[in-house]
Amino acid sequence: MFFEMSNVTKSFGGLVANKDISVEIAEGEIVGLIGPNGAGKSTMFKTVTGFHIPDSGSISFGGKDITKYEPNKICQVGISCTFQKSQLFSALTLEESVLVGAYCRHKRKSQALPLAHRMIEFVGLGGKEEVKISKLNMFERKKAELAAALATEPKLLLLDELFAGLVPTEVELMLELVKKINEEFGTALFIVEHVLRVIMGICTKVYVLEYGQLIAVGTPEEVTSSEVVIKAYLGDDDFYAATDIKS
Ligand SMILES: Nc1ncnc2c1ncn2[C@@H]1O[C@H](COP(=O)(O)OP(=O)(O)OP(=O)(O)O)[C@@H](O)[C@H]1O
Repeated sequence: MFFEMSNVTKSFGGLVANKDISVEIAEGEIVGLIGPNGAGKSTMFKTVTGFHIPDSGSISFGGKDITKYEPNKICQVGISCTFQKSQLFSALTLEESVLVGAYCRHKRKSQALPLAHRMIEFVGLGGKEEVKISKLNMFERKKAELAAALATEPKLLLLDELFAGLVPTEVELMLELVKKINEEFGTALFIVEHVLRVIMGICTKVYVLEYGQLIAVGTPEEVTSSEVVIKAYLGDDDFYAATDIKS
């Protein structure tokens, strides 16, 4: 399997944030991860990207055991992530920020810079290279995050609530951009999202997490019609709005 988490558990003191998690992602696949607040979604992403070491279980990518890899090594093997809280430094320019990603692939600026420029163009921010991150609006900042992650040339890209805080027209534009990443670069995507319209629109498989445990996996239609999932989302208006289920 291209990417595989096998029976991964991660605790913080007495709190088991991820319990016995197993996930499979095929090359080029778009997979979603949903679950109520505090279910353990970001913990899973931080474990995959090397910011947490699991208590038990294993993670493999392209046939390699990457369970204990540190974040920079995870990036080098081809896994990148955009985080819920922006990781970009406000004092840097857009070009400098994306260059940080490109340096993961190329040591020389002469090679890293064209890659950074390509990704800035790709996300539609061409012309803003010299603008400071602090001067970008929220939508531009999210695209800048994406460009920096893409500049590491990932084979698997994790998106943690990339769509949060965007207005509906921006959600549609971002959705097109995310689809384009998958189509043009063949990048597999693992998407954590509360905006279920996104999950329903592009994922072929969705995992559902509740209280640290996976409670369902299937197509978007299968999981959103599953009794256990409906129960987990009871009272969540976004869930009802994105499905045929009546509140
Ligand atoms: N570094 C940490 N130290 C202690 N507890 C943590 C840490 N990170 C996460 N937790 C706890 O683990 C649980 C899962 O948190 P996590 O952020 O993974 O959930 P989530 O599903 O991403 O939530 P949300 O949808 O609100 O972002 C929560 O109870 C949280 O308080």
